[in-house]
Amino acid sequence: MELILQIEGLSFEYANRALFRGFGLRLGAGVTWLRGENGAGKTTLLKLAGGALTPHAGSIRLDDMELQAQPLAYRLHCYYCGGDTPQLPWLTVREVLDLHLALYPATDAALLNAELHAFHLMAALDQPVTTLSLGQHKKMQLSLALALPVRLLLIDEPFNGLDADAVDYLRRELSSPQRLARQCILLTSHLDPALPLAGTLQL
Ligand SMILES: Nc1ncnc2c1ncn2[C@@H]1O[C@H](COP(=O)(O)OP(=O)(O)OP(=O)(O)O)[C@@H](O)[C@H]1O
Repeated sequence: MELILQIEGLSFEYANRALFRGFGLRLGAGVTWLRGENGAGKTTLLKLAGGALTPHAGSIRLDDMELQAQPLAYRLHCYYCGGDTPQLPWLTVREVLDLHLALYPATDAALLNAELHAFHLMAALDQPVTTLSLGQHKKMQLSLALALPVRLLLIDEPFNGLDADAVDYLRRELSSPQRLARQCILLTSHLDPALPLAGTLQL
């Protein structure tokens, strides 16, 4: 297996609740389904792997980049797609997308447009991002997830809140052999994601 993501000796706790002690994982390309009961630490693990939280001990490597040593290079090659509400609520949808295009300069803007089109978001581009419905907000984040040229995709509950057409579309995209050959995709889901899986990880 060609390694993409390697975590070793990871420790992390919130206040006094230890979630990870000496945790490790090794993932190659394809989809890994991250499972665990509510509160097991799935979202926390995605955030740690995405560089959104800092571990108390251990190392996290993406290809040949170590997160602590090269945080900016590392983050350029991964995208965390969480369900968080907009961080910059005064921006329009288009401005949020443009910010990401600036953060990930190798992005193919035509590809992003194709994803926005597939998710029926083109008409919403000039709306304030706060006026999107929950499902539309998810679709905006998923459009980025599918279009950004990253090695590692971290997606929290990809299917939650999506209409049936969007679920079908996302399932096709996350099953594409070309994508699965080049990307490491770690996703959480309480229901069987019904995708071709490289593996399952139980917390
Ligand atoms: N910012 C925080 N401060 C303190 N505790 C937190 C914080 N975020 C999460 N926790 C706690 O850490 C634990 C793991 O949370 P996390 O969101 O990673 O779980 P999860 O497996 O994703 O759960 P779910 O399936 O409900 O989404 C929970 O007990 C949660 O209450």
